[in-house]
Amino acid sequence: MDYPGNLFVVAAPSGAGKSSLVKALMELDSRIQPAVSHTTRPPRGQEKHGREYFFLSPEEFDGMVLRDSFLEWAHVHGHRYGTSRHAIEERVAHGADVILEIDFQGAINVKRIFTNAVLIFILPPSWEELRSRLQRRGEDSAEVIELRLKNAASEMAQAREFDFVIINELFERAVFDLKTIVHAQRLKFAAQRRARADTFDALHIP
Ligand SMILES: Nc1nc2c(ncn2[C@@H]2O[C@H](COP(=O)(O)OP(=O)(O)O)[C@@H](O)[C@H]2O)c(=O)[nH]1
Ligand SMILES: Nc1ncnc2c1ncn2[C@@H]1O[C@H](COP(=O)(O)OP(=O)(O)O)[C@@H](O)[C@H]1O
Repeated sequence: MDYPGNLFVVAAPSGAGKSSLVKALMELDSRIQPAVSHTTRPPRGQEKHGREYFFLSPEEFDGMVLRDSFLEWAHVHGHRYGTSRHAIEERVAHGADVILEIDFQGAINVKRIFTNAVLIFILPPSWEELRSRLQRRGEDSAEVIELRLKNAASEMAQAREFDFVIINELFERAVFDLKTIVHAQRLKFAAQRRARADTFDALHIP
């Protein structure tokens, strides 16, 4: 699918720091718009409906699946998560730069549809640090943390399918890397559009 906006997709094992990095990027770059996903997971402490996620009952989620409202959806850590078509299609068609925070299955599915999407995988510096970030965040029970750590190994094996991998050790360094990727993509995209326009001019196509 060809579209005038850029689509960035960030995936990571739980606790690697993707929400913090995406939030920091958006504070530095007002052109980036988040896409709010839908989930059947219950909200954590400070999370608000419509801000971090649209929190749905399983029946409401089923309804959206039946109406074909999702661009992609997946089972992750025992819950369902989905990106609505509405959250992306219209916005990138109007030239917005949209960022998605979704799991690797969703990222790969999005790339099949939006072939120019830029896939970025965030890795923690070590297993110990991943565990301690999940514990320090203090939002999940010990059982939920164990499930997320168990799933992290297979998630990390998918990093090679992504366009870029960022190791989130020093936070400021990782934000800089993310910003650089976004900037490079915009330059590449602008150059491609210019090259296309030149071809049209050379062929005298209006
Ligand atoms: N496929 C897919 N995955 C999603 C979506 N929204 C969130 N996720 C992923 O679901 C996983 C769990 O998210 P969450 O419960 O917020 O925990 P977190 O990983 O600790 O931030 C993460 O890998 C998210 O990136 C979505 O719309 N589609
Ligand atoms: N580079 C970093 N160094 C230390 N702690 C970090 C770093 N990046 C994120 N964190 C912390 O780790 C925890 C998990 O980060 P979060 O953004 O919620 O991860 P994710 O969205 O990938 O699950 C949070 O408490 C966050 O403040």
